[in-house]
Amino acid sequence: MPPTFLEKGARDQYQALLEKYDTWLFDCDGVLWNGDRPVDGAKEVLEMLRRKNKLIVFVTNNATKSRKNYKKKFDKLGIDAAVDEIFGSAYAAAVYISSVMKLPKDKKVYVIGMSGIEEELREEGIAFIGGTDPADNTLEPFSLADFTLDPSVAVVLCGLDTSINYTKLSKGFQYLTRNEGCVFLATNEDSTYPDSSGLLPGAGSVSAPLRFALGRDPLSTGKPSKTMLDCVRAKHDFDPTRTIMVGDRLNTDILFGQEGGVSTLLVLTGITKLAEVTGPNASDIVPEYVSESVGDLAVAEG
Ligand SMILES: O=C(O)[C@H](O)[C@H](O)COP(=O)(O)O
Repeated sequence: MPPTFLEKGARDQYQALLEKYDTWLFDCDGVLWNGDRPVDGAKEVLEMLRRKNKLIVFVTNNATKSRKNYKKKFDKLGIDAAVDEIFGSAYAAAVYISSVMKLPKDKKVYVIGMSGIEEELREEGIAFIGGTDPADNTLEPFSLADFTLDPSVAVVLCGLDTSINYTKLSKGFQYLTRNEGCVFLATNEDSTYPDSSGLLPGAGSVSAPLRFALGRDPLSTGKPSKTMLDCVRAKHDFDPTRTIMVGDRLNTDILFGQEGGVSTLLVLTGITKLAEVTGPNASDIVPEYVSESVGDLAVAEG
């Protein structure tokens, strides 16, 4: 079934969406902003949804920030958001390790990633090494002869790491090949990251060298995995039949919505371009609705 293309300015189309859905799940990068540049009208539409007493939840695969630090980004952009409305892939990974894996207290995680992952692991009481540790953030050649394996590392968790290097990949590889049963987790596997000035390699491109060296894929707890939705459901009650996921990437946001049994609205302000949803090269992941931008929803309140 082809998507319904919402026409810019078509008030009745957007009003119908507003009446149909009580819960609005929003992706962040590519929908509300690109890097630090807000998407036109996004803030005003979120304010409108709040005036209409809609439940708003933010679901982001960006693991560079913890929920608390994401709140600071929302505040800086003047967007009203409570910490318990924000679900990041670092949080989902930490919850998965503590509540699903039930990692024993004498075990720890080797982190390839940034402070967002460290803060969420700390919040969940999970021990970790690596991450922003200066010893790992070095351009010195990695010496395997001088490396001491920590036998208590039972998980290697990989997320977007803008300081990725050979030392981190080598240590992750050692743990995943030499510590028996060591679990390979990824916060998410987005191939690219929509910066305000264009595209950059994403979290999936950070874990790709390990995938290639190991010959196996990580378990990803970010979108489209249902782990993220399980985290949302643990905090917020909502009716899936009256819930819509607004995203910019087909193989994460839209697939996440479809697998979670909620409606999906693709916006074209981030990763996905129109040619991927229409014509001969269209993806087989088909959103229910397509709109140019989340800002177009503002017409519904006119
Ligand atoms: O590479 C990444 O981690 C992603 O591009 C990025 O963080 C996605 O964030 P989202 O669009 O889910 O807010």
